[in-house]
Amino acid sequence: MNVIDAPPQDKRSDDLRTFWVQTPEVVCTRLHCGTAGLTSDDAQRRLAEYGPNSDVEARSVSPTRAILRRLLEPLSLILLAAGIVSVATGDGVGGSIIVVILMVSIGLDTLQEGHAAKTAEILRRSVALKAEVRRDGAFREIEVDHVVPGDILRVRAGDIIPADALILESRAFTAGEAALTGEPYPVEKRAGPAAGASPGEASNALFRGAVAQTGEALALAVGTGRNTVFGAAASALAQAQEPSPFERDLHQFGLMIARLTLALVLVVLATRVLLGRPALDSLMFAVALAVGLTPELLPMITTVTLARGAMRMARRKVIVKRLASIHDLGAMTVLCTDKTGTLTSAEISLARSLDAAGTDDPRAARLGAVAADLGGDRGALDAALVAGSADAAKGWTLCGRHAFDFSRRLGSVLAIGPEGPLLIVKGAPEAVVALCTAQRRGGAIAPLDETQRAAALDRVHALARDGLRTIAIASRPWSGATHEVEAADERNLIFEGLCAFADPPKATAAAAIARLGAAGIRLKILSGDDPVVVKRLAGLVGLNAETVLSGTDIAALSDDALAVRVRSVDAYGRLAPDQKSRIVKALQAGGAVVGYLGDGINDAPALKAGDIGLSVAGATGVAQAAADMILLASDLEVVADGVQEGRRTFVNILKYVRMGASSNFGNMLSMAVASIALPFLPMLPTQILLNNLLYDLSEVGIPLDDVRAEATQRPQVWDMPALMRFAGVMGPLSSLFDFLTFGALLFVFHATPDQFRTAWFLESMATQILVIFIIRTNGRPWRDLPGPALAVSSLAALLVALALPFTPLGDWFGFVAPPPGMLAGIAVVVVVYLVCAEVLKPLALRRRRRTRGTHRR
Ligand SMILES: Nc1ncnc2c1ncn2[C@@H]1O[C@H](COP(=O)(O)OP(=O)(O)OP(=O)(O)O)[C@@H](O)[C@H]1O
Ligand SMILES: [Mg+2]
Repeated sequence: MNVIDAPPQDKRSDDLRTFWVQTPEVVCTRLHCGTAGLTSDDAQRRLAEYGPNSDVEARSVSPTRAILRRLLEPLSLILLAAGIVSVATGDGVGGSIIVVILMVSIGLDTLQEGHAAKTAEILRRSVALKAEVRRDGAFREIEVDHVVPGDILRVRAGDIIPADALILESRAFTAGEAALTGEPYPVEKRAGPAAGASPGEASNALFRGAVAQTGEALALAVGTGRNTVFGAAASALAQAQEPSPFERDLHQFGLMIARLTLALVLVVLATRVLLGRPALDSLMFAVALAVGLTPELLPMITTVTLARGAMRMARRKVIVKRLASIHDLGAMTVLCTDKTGTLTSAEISLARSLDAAGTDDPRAARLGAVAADLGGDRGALDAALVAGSADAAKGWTLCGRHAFDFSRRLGSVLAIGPEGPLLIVKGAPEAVVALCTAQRRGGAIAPLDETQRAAALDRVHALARDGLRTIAIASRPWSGATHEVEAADERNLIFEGLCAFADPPKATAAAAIARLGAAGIRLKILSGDDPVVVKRLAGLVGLNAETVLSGTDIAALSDDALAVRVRSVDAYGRLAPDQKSRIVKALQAGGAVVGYLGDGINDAPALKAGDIGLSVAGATGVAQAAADMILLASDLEVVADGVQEGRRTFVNILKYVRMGASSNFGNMLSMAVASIALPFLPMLPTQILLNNLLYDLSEVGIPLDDVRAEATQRPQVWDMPALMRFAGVMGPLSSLFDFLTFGALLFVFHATPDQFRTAWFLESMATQILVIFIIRTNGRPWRDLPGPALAVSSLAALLVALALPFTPLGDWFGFVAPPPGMLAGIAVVVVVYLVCAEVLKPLALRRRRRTRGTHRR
């Protein structure tokens, strides 16, 4: 996550800081460029000069830096100091061991995390946003980061504006600058002198991070990266996001352990000093205890596990942009989706062209194709129109237009063609027909009255029931001078007819929806299309199609009423973009974890509102920027696969957290108690550190561990109370067996301090490491065997621990080989402990009835 710590620094001279009051010529001179675009070489040079067009300075975390960061953490510093003090006071071996162990732990951390973070970053970059610039005389797509001042940009509806830029040409271009200037409505942008010097009056300027709402513009990039008027923080390009509940809880969990550690360590230290035990020894012991208690692997394990999850998901065509969203995907209970492209194939084809009387006639489709082609709209319907009547726009020239937008649901072009200047309007049937006063039937023009309007819409619904979605085409011969089209021009139209498109459901959709349903995820369609079309589709793919709510229905409901309705209704039509996000929020209010899958400019608000936003490669820039994950194939199967991976990843993180919260914690607790009760240290500081290191090593296989299918069948919600309950059972259990061991060692075996420490080291290692096989599964350990990586890492660590006291190396740590009887006693304790842990596990896992995170039907 990028932290935007420094305020944006604008290094430009004054006249470029308010570049919109200058003419393009002056700006070009200042930037030493022309309006024809840069050459690749020039762009390369400029990139080096101005730096990348990104929010934060690209700072690659070098290994030395990563190591230094870990070394500078308080615990590491204390340990280091302790090591040095030991050496200075004559304990050379003990001191060196401390330093070596510290180095090994830090090295291990750095290596794993560095590698994982790098892979995740490479994946993220593979779906980085693109910008369209003219280089070497032709337009091409480059990474947004590589845009430089002097570039000629082409921006179209749905793009995020990649840089501050001066408009050279525009067509019906409007930009949404709400996040930057606070202006809630899209503002028109066009070339020519600006109204004033404040950014709000910069009618000829584009600002980095605003959203192109309609039309198209050609502009000269003036400021990039941090050298922009609004800086990065507010823009739609800014990557920084609020931490998800999962991240917050994980952080809380870490904090809680840290506080507990501090309290425990202080108590031990104070008590020992009060009891008159040697101060330095006590301090070292306390520090070692703190190291043992700290879940120092937690951030590393989380990153590594998430990054590994991201890699596995990439193989299943899901690219993760925000790592923590993997968990959110696994927790998702409702998935809302746009219709076209996910439930239906994106290749829409023109099926019929009808005149106003409903007779087949190619004219409507031909005019539609002219409007689509000249208007430069990029929707799937437009593509189908153009493909359906090739060369339709030949002989037509564009004079003006009023771009399509999702609240009017129509758009128009003014073009001169064989019939002279003609205004062509294309859009949703009810929106277009409402503007018509005449109609074309069999080549003749007749008036259009209310009954005939209703009849036209009835025809639309009849087509919809046959699975065809329609748009309406209207026209008006233009008289007088041509100019940019305004809403006021779109009236007194002649209804030309309907274009009907086949948009069949994907063959795989029904199966994928059933699969998601089996995984506890309910699907809802949130479409801008006609409710009749939505209803038919919902029925075909196996959704509850009884009720379809429309945008109008929803507008009439209060938030509370809506929250109730959305629980049972699965299909929605004629939704405006903000209504899509309103439904998402209503679902969230009811406790659902909501995902949203969409690709259009009209989906961006809902993608932001959802707990997890999913978009598709090739979707509009705003949709991709708002999403947490990008699907490489627009398919619900891919989502279902991703959900499996998300849950798997979460289950593995949970294993580590549970281990830390119970077994590890229990052990360190016993250590603290023993250090106060016993006349000698229950374990030497170096032994504790070794214990901790071996334990950490035993767990490095967790991110790779297998997860049984049953564990990923339901949504996985991070549940802090459940975790506490688990720790509350398993922690004391482990301490209980530690005390049994102490008792046996002291009173049965009459162990010497060295024997005591060795024996306890062995018991503690064996119990801590082996219990992972029990904790890692909710089922029976023998039926759910660990993956090879975890088996190897844990058994190897255990082997080293068990062998150490019997080797010369053990001397250095102060170990002695315990007598056979003592060893046998320990073995019995370990076995009984593991059996008890398995027996008590169901109690630790007992579920309370929860309402949060479950979506009730
Ligand atoms: N390019 C276009 N030309 C004319 N009308 C359009 C165009 N795009 C959309 N419309 C009209 O606006 C309506 C809403 O748009 P659209 O269907 O793309 O919304 P959506 O919510 O993305 O729907 P979907 O679920 O089908 O993806 C369409 O049903 C259609 O009537
Ligand atoms: Mg859509």
